[in-house]
Amino acid sequence: MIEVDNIHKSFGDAHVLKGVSTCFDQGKTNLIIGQSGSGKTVFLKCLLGLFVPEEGSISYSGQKYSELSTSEKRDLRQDMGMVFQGSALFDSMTVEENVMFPMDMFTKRNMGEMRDRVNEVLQRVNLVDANKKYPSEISGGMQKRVAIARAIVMNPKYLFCDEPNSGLDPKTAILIDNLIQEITQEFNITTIINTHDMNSVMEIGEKIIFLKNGFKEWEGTNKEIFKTDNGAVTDFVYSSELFKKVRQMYIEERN
Ligand SMILES: Nc1ncnc2c1ncn2[C@@H]1O[C@H](COP(=O)(O)OP(=O)(O)OP(=O)(O)O)[C@@H](O)[C@H]1O
Repeated sequence: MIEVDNIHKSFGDAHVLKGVSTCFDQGKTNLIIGQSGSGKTVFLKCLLGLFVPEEGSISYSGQKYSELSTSEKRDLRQDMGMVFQGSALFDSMTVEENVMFPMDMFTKRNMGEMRDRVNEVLQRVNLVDANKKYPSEISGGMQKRVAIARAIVMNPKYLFCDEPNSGLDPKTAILIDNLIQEITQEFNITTIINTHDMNSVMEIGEKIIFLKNGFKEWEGTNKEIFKTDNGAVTDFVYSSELFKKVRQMYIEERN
């Protein structure tokens, strides 16, 4: 669980996060949405410990980040997996070497143990027979699977995903969303996803935080987002005619 209490983050005169408080539960897919420039990436970087808020606190499983020692912060970092936008795989490394990288960096496991673990996670993300391939030899969807395998290879407690299905076709995007949700539930991870994808919001938004101009404008589930009459949320989420109709049908079905 990650608890965020009234965090503020500024860059010079630009006050980007303006007192955001929320809570991200374990075993749930938590989504951060909002318009471009609303502060989603800055928020994610605060959660990753890459930016330190000037005010407020972030607690991981009950422990405030600001009260952790240097070695506790290092341990916490190893409990965090990250799926970057565009996968961010190392082009000169094979799939196996990419997934092995965090273990090679942070553990003293021998090659046999690392290979076993790599095979385990590659199987979990349904990627077989790709160990010796290079990123350029596999599809974008497969690259995402490799990025997810690499993010979970160290058994993280927290999984952060920045636009995990950007650049994927709609069908592959849904498969990747579902995979992230399954892994989250199976390994009881606290997962936080930064997304622009409204399909993801509807499909896997067990908790959704809507940021607007650095404030948390709304939070709720994918069921609640259909019913909300918060104008800022409906303007943003239901900006397309298609989504407006879907919402209308959902409301009528339930009346
Ligand atoms: N390192 C930084 N230094 C100065 N300003 C920054 C920095 N990082 C972000 N900002 C500013 O913070 C604001 C919010 O940016 P952020 O990247 O969090 O938006 P976002 O919601 O993720 O947008 P997008 O959806 O386009 O990625 C922007 O005005 C941006 O210019």
